[in-house]
Amino acid sequence: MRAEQTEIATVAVLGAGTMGHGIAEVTAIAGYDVVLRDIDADIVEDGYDEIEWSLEKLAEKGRLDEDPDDVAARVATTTDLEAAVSDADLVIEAGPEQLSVKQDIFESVDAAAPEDALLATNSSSLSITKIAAATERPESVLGLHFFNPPVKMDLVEVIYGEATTDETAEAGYEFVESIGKTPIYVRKDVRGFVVNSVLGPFMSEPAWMVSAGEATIRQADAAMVHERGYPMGPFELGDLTGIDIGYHVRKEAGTPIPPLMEEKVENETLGRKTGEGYYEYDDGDGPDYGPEDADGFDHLRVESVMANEAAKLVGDDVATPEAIDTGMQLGAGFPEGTCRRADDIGLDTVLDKLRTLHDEHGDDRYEPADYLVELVEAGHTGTEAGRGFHENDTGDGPGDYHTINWALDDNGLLEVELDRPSRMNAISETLADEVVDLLSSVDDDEVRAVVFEGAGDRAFSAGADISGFADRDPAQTSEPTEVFTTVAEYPRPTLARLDGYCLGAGLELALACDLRLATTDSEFGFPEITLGLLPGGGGTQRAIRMLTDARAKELVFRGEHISAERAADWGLINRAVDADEFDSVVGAFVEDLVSGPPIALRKAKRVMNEGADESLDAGLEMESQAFALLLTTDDVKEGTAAFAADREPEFEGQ
Ligand SMILES: C/C=C/C(=O)SCCNC(=O)CCNC(=O)[C@H](O)C(C)(C)COP(=O)(O)OP(=O)(O)OC[C@H]1O[C@@H](n2cnc3c(N)ncnc32)[C@H](O)[C@@H]1OP(=O)(O)O
Repeated sequence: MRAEQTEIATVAVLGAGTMGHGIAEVTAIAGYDVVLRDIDADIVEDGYDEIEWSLEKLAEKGRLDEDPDDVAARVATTTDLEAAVSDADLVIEAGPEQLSVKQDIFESVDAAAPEDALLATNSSSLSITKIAAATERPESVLGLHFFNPPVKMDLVEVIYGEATTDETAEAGYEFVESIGKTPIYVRKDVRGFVVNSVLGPFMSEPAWMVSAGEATIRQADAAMVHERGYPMGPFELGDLTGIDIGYHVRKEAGTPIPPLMEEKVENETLGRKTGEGYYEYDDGDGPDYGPEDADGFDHLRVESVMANEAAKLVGDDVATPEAIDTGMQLGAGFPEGTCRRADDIGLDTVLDKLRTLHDEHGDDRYEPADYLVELVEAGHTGTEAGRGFHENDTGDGPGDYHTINWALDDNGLLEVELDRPSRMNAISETLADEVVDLLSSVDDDEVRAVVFEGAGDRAFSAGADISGFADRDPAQTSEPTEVFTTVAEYPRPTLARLDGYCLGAGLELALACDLRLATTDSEFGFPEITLGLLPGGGGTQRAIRMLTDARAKELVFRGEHISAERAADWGLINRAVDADEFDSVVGAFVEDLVSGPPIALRKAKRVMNEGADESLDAGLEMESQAFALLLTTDDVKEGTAAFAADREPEFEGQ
């Protein structure tokens, strides 16, 4: 057992290369004192210069709360390993990816670091257990696998070696949270940990298919990007990371290597770095596939092998489906987690596919994981069945959603948070469906007002999820999508709390709300035109009714962003408020909405929305009918009695 962990105050980062200086930077930003060490003074200084440059960039973009010099001042540099770690509460090793080098470093760290220090390696592929074996305290050693570049990438895998105690792993996990990153537990020291294990088949299965003449490189990349929404095609990704890297990882693991990959390594055409790989860079345009190349690619085959890999990880207690999905979204930029996608495809379909492939090819990688078979045999076949890797909402009422968070408090305030911060809260079909499901199934009688907001500090929402646009069925998109109508017609007042980017479909969602409040550094716009589209969620119509003709058309035709102040000036939002006053202004609005008379608010919303599209006479008629009806309510009696008694009314909605 590790001795009781003292609070982490000082962190030593060993290695000042890309990963080392990035880890040092994010750690210093979070307020820790950092010692950055490398073997050579020039390397350390270069690393420090990179930190200073990057901090300046973050400050320019308004993404640093402190003066960059103050943050940089928390980073000390040295070439002396003993001096670097002697006061450290946490050591993070980010040296070369060679076992013997790492073992030497850990042996020296073990001798010099305080007894209760946590010792972490940032290795992306080596065994934590073998690295820990170089120390006398393997129970205090863990993996903290940051992704490249650490400043941008939110994910950190927290990996157990065989001897790592829960206490050590939990302390590592808490540290990762304290620097504003998202940790996931990898509970066993498996090769590739979580993200690279699932990413393996994403890259190798298409390579097997191309090797066998069953697909082309462009076809595979086009299908995975334009039809399945992945941020990059498997071959494009291989060229970026270096074909030899994936080759050596497979060789080391004793995994069969697709002939196409072998051939590229033999010819030393290794990707971008050699000017040629799967695509030509020096003598060509690089990845030059388009949506038209995608036709006929068997993406179910690739996604089934990935899902099988995920099932092995869950079945072997390496990671939970939630951890895998978080890992794939944040670590690999996948549009949704591999387990969630498999649930949506149907685990029975995945299993059938694997069995067919196994019969046809006989290869081990198609052998279905025991856990996958168990799920299917138990009837847990995915989203439609209500349970697969994940338990899904059964449709009997508001559920536990995965792209939105919601809470309904005792005052009747329903708060809805769009929760895809790594994608700027882009509105995917799932997210839209979840908002609709929530608003349709929550008990309206319990709700007095709704507030929408975005998770994270960058965006309310940067629009519809662009990934996978090319695979959309136009028949399904020809009507304004249901989510905007559902929000606009929700029979309670709705307010959009806007902090950061509010673009495209994100702006349309905000416009579907009754009220909009924004921080002054928010930005608004309809960039659809730059994509060859127009706002398709009611944006053109709501904007033209809300703004002058010229302003609405400026927004839609130019696709430019406008500031919150201009948006307020134009009447697109109610107020632009300084960040430090934002909570109190939103609070005051919300207080009025939840304590106001529910029936009168509902009627007012309805006659204003519906009357706006009618003649003045018809609108006035609707208004007077609503007025007459309200006169019969208890709320009016309460309102007038409270006025006479000079007290606050308590409306019951009767
Ligand atoms: C009917 C309705 C149609 C529509 O709504 S069409 C969509 C309209 N919206 C847009 O065109 C906006 C697209 N996004 C942007 O222009 C930029 O983003 C921002 C200006 C909002 C921010 O730029 P920066 O600060 O440089 O961040 P970043 O690296 O571009 O974004 C961070 C991650 O968020 C993903 N992301 C951003 N917007 C979307 C989106 N709309 N759909 C899907 N993903 C999105 C990115 O790809 C990236 O991800 P990674 O870190 O994996 O590279």
